[in-house]
Amino acid sequence: MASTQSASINDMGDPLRPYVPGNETPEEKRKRVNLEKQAKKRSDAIDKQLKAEREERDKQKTAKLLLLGSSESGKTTVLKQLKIIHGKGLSDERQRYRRIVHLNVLTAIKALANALVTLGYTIKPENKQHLDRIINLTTIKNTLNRNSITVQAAIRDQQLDDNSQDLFMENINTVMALWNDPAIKQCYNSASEIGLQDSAKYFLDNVERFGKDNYLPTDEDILQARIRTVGVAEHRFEIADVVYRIFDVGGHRSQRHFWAPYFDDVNAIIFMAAISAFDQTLEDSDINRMIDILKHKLEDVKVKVKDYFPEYQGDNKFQSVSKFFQRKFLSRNNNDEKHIYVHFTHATDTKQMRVIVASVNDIVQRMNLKASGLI
Ligand SMILES: Nc1nc2c(ncn2[C@@H]2O[C@H](COP(=O)(O)OP(=O)(O)OP(=O)(O)O)[C@@H](O)[C@H]2O)c(=O)[nH]1
Ligand SMILES: [Mg+2]
Repeated sequence: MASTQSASINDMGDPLRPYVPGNETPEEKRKRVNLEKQAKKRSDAIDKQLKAEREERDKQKTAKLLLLGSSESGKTTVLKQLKIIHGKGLSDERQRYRRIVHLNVLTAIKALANALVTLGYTIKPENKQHLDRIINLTTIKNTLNRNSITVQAAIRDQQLDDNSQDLFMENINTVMALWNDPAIKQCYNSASEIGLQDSAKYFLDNVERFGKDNYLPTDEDILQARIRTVGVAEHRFEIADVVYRIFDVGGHRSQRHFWAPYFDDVNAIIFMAAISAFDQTLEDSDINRMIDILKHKLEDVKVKVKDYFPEYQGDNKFQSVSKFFQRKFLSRNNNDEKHIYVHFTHATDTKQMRVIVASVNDIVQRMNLKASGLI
């Protein structure tokens, strides 16, 4: 009869109901149910333990890393490198970066034109009209301001893309003429004082390519492109079985209040410092902020480190100067439990960054093994 197949309300909690012997006495049933309850309890305890072990393993396999440092120290550049080395690459961003490349070119030439006026250098007569044109690009001042949020918005806003492309194409010949002028090149030697971005030369040297109809930024263009980070962005990468949660923050002063909540349970902080910037001040204050441009400054422009760090007694060579900066960073560590590992690199060089990323991964892996008591 069908009724032998259907379960009464009392049997609902009995998972073995279909296998219950037909001639079971009430006492046998009580014992059986008890045994089943105990088995379920043991099974639940095992599940719980397995879950806890899995969580512990996952925790060991996840590393939270914070990228910190002042504005333009190369945090977002490191993140782009991670995407190239351990992520999906930069293809998704190529289209969006075109406008940033165009705006970076205009920003650079505008900064040089302004500097030329301030420094009082004389431009070739035939370039005077070009100079005036760039100086008068004031109506788009906000778009051209590399510290402006408008530039940040430019990667999202299609209309700005069209504007920046039009604006770039309208001025391409002007930019090329000015960049070839000896007086503008002279201003370039004062790049630090006029706040010119490190990649200005790269952008100005490649203007013709950026003006081609089907221009799409290369990986190198994207690595050189500069856009200020606003807020905090989380990115995930898997490197040698470890899941890295990496937080890229805005380094500008106005952005630093966003940093605080992200310090909780971090495994490591990657602190970026542009050591070429030892002669520059931190944004709008007079606090001194500290990469290949360093060599140029020391050896060609002959900027003296002693003038900025009076306690420095060494020569003005790259080796001694970089050792000095390394010691300065290490001396800030007051906690023996915490380690500072110093690496010198070009954040824009993918080959060099591969080595650094492998080394960071090695350190994190060792920290995890130590935490789990395996070493
Ligand atoms: N020459 C040189 N340029 C670099 C190096 N690292 C980064 N840059 C360039 O310097 C600029 C740094 O920009 P970002 O990586 O956006 O700097 P950031 O630290 O993220 O700055 P914020 O987002 O404002 O905090 C970019 O134009 C890079 O191409 C380097 O090692 N050498
Ligand atoms: Mg950034």
